[in-house]
Amino acid sequence: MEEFPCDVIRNFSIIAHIDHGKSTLADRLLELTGTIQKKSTGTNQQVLDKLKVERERGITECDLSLIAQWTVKAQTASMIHVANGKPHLLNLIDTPGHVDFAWEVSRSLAACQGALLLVDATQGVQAQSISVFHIAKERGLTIIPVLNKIDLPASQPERIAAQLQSTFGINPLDILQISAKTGKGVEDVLRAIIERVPPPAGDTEKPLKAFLFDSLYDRYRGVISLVAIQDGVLRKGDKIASCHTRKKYEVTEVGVMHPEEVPTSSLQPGQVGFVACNMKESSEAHIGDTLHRLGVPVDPMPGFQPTKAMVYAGVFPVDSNDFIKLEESIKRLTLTDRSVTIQRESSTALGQGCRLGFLGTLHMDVFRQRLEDEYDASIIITAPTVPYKVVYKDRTVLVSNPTEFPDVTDTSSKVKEVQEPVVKASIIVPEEYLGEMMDLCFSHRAEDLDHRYLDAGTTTSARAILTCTIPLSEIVTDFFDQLKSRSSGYASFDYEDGGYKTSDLAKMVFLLNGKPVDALAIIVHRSAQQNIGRLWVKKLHKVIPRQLFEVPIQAAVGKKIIARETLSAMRADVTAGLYGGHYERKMKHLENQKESKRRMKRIGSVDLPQEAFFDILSTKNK
Ligand SMILES: Nc1nc2c(ncn2[C@@H]2O[C@H](COP(=O)(O)OP(=O)(O)OP(=O)(O)O)[C@@H](O)[C@H]2O)c(=O)[nH]1
Repeated sequence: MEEFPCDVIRNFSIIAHIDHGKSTLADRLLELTGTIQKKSTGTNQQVLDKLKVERERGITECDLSLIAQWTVKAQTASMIHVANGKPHLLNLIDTPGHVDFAWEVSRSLAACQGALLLVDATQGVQAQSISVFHIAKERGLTIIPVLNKIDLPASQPERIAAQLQSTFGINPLDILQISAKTGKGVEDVLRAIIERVPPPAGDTEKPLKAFLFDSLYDRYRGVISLVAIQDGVLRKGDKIASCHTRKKYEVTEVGVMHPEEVPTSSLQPGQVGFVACNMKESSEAHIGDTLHRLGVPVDPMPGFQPTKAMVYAGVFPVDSNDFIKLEESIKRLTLTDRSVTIQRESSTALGQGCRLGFLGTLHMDVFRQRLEDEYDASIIITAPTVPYKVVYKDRTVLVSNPTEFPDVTDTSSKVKEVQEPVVKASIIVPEEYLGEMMDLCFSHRAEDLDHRYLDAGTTTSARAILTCTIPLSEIVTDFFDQLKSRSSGYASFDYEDGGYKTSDLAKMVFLLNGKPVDALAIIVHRSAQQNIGRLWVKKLHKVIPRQLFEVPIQAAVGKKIIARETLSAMRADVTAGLYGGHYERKMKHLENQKESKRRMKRIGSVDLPQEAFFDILSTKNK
């Protein structure tokens, strides 16, 4: 590794909207540099087929490819390529492709000096092309624009080049045109990386400073961290520590991804590689953390934030005896998924369970699917909630479980206001769907709606970009599904954190026979109380089995009942055994039945099987 000083190193990423060909181009680059053998089919598809994540929730092919990326080894790889008579070390650093992982995209880009902005020449700029472009720009990276799929007859390189110019201010002369599939133009990409991307800076003499930008989990060796060496040299046997957790480790192995792990004697400044150091759990490898030599502290890389869960849900076993098994399964899964947070939770209705925090709803769905698939776990997952801020006179409390949400309608609760997380969303659609998309946004409490056209001056099928601020809670339910179906699949969507906003929210509880069911509580905006209340009592009415007595099903906000349905009693035919004629005896039996039902109603609690929860919550989550 000593043969590769900074001036012959290039660290770069491929940034693209999902499906624009990132993996295909990465494969071509690896083949062209002799890092991997040319293969006839991509491996991605096999991974996708293996992970049968439900398609019904609008998880499209694109999202599936994210899942593949995210559950299999990251595609960070080092290649050696000879240019101008000198071997160069090119490090391709992988970035996740989905909005749920925007924070991680930003961290992986911090390990690069350049980025290939890959845009499909048949599709043009999409929502994620814009968001990743801005992240790369903010980080000061050199951007190499590349139009892909020019082999397709439907490709329109000139038009898309004009789009790149008008959207990003890119000079059309800088744009490369390639087909990652056939390999056409890919040599030019390698040349551009070497010529345009600046080499990293770094000093061998300075104390060790390694930037942790990704991690993998190996069943035998534990966590493998991917690092970019800023300064100093990292060797096997070194004693190191983390700036964030302050934990100490001894390096058992260093090396590069070529594309498999290849051990090396050291990692030098500017280089990118892996380090194994007996980290036991993925949660120890904080993306964005800085590693230093033990006893020689350095300034950590700026902008570090621990992972922030944005969607929470309770997970309970269908059979409450299975809790220990479920908890064990969850813990084993989180070994390979550093972004899930876990806390124990107990519910009167559902028993013991875990409250899990996810980066987004897709993340949640993938986790659930993996839990069900890999551990054969029959689980009930409660409706997703976002973290709300409840502001009291003297303190602010973050609430991520509706059962802990105070009754804001009660003036003695001393709640000053409630705030909810919002996101800045952008949607790109052909203009004929613009009205439909605006409607969708308005019905999800969007504000500051704005739009402009992407293809200024073109007459055929112009596309518009719609931007708005929207509460996160509105997009964690069915927003994505509706977006796809109401735009016939054409809309692309992305969002970024928009902070917190004061909002008129309250807790809605559902009462069965006058008793609240904790696991069903939800936080609802005032404008939606009536609709949601009515909808859910109807749904409950459908799934709850009839009891021996009449059961009122009510939705309430504070003391106010918003909606009600009545589940009529099951009527046992107590007169069945009587032969005709005996009118008084028949009446006596019926009177007895009435009386015992009256008593039962008074003392009786509703027998609600776990399956009913499963039914209601699995539809509620959609
Ligand atoms: N015709 C044609 N198809 C391409 C080209 N590049 C990629 N594709 C196809 O486009 C689809 C998406 O390609 P991927 O490389 O998986 O794109 P990606 O979604 O950005 O990659 P991930 O990072 O895995 O999500 C695949 O079916 C590829 O075969 C190209 O240059 N021409």
